[in-house]
Amino acid sequence: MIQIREVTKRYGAKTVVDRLSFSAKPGQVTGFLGPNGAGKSTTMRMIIGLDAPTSGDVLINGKPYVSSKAPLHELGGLLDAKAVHPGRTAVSHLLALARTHGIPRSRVDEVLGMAGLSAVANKRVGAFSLGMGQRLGIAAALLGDPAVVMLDEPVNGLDPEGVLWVRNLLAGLAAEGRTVMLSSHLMSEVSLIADHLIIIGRGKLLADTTVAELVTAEGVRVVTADPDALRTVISGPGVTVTSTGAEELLVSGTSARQIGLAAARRGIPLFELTPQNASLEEAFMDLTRDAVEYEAAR
Ligand SMILES: Nc1ncnc2c1ncn2[C@@H]1O[C@H](COP(=O)(O)OP(=O)(O)OP(=O)(O)O)[C@@H](O)[C@H]1O
Repeated sequence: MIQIREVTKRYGAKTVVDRLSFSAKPGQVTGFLGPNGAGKSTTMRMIIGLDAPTSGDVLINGKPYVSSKAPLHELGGLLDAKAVHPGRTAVSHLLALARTHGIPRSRVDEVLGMAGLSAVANKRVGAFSLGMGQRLGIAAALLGDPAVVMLDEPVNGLDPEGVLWVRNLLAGLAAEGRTVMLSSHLMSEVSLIADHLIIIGRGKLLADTTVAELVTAEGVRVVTADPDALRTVISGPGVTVTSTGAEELLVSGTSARQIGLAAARRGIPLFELTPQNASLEEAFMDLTRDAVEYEAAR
């Protein structure tokens, strides 16, 4: 479990994280989203104890991470896959980490295998591609068999097979009852992996939600032979009907089922009856519109 309580982080006069509160729970994949510069990496650095909050508390399994005696077993994190000495081999990098916790060599081989890196275990990390570096970072995060796994942009640089691997890996870790949190600025990617979504903008919480809740119904598109007659039979309190074409209506405030039943009772032919949902990308952009710091000129 990761608990963030009223956390604020200031760098000089700039407030980068602003009274942020949320939890990432065991057994779930939590997606941590926000536009560039929203404060995701800063929050993740505070979770892993690389930065201290200006105020507020960050708890991992009920305790501050820095107080943990065996941190690799509490929380496995990937913040920057390039933060590895380029002259080391993959296996020597993992062995060095393993030795700090008395983790056996067999576990190093196991995580190299899980990450698909067994064949390049003795290659120098400096010669690794971006995707291989990401895989090594994820292998390092899993080394201590941690209860909490937190990954910053884990699919960055991975090929389609790698993206699928991360997706299945994270789903499997959550199914084992672990807390899994990953950040991204790509809604489409996170929606395929995460059950729970935390969305921030300019350091503030914008939404603590699920994918299903975020895609709110926008109305029902109806194509009919007699739009005027249909408009009369479905109108009522709270129902809005907009004409969007010669035979087309956009109806909100009632369901596709009610519209279909009303049309059938009056014998009005319908050619189409389609609930309209905002796409996830649209919902994300609507939420974060006022919080985008770095935006192209329009
Ligand atoms: N050490 C620091 N000193 C001063 N400002 C900082 C520092 N670290 C981060 N910032 C500022 O904090 C803001 C949030 O940065 P952060 O890297 O946390 O955002 P992010 O959501 O991870 O963005 P991205 O998706 O681009 O990685 C940015 O405006 C950044 O310039």
